[in-house]
Amino acid sequence: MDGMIVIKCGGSMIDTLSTEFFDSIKKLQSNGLKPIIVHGGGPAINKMLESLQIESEFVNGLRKTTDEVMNVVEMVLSGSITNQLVRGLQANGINAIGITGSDGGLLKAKAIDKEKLGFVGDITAVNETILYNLTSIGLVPVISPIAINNNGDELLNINADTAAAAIAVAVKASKILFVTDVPGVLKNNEIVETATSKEMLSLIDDGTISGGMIPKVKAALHSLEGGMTEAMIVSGQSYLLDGKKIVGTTIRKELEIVN
Ligand SMILES: Nc1ncnc2c1ncn2[C@@H]1O[C@H](COP(=O)(O)OP(=O)(O)O)[C@@H](O)[C@H]1O
Ligand SMILES: CC(=O)N[C@@H](CCC(=O)OP(=O)(O)O)C(=O)O
Repeated sequence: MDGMIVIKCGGSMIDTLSTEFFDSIKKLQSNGLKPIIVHGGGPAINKMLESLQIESEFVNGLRKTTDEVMNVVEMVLSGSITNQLVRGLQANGINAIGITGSDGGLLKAKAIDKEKLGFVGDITAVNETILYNLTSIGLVPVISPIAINNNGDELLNINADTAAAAIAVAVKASKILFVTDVPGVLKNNEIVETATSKEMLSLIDDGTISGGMIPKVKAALHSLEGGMTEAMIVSGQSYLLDGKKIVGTTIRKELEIVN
């Protein structure tokens, strides 16, 4: 839908959201745009698992999610972080509403590989009507990346970058921004300001992009394959608006050459 902007807030920067961040959301709204926030929370989940002495491991960048781990993921993401973000937005004069991906069947998913990853899912459907309705009455949805299976009886843990990309494609957002703790994709300590999908894949291949940046860039590429024209990776300390210079990495699809 026209004017939707999906903003993914990484767990790495949720505790340090800047005045610039909140100002940007306010200005986006006053410019008639409709922000939708999807949040992560990897570091907070790690901390809670550690304090409960529950072991967990990552397989290809995804948290292997047992029953026990899923309870903690839900408690931290939907119980704590969604509400922390909503409160921050409200305190800055932005009317926001927290919603878990399993509420109202917002995010449907199926398990990727139960043996290898436990309750980790891939999104199969997004109920975008909920998001159209919430944003049409001026609310900023704040989404926790937990989905429900088709039968409605099993929760699935979704990587937050992946969830944000699926939501952006489903609502036909005009833009997706991945807000994180670095000012963009870095190469030799400098920001890669613009790149095509192909260039990004080669930075993954040569090891320039590693760790948590891999699922983020892959989600950005997925959103471009899904029809979006550009995806940005920016810092939580930056303005998110055009007009003011946005510091970050913009990824665009390769231009098709028409003879
Ligand atoms: N080429 C790169 N440029 C920038 N960051 C990178 C790069 N390669 C790996 N990273 C790492 O990716 C991290 C961001 O991913 P992650 O920690 O998962 O963030 P978030 O919680 O915001 O999703 C950075 O803090 C950095 O350590
Ligand atoms: C399946 C999977 O790995 N889910 C993630 C969900 C949170 C997330 O993605 O948080 P960040 O954006 O901070 O990384 C997890 O359990 O950590």
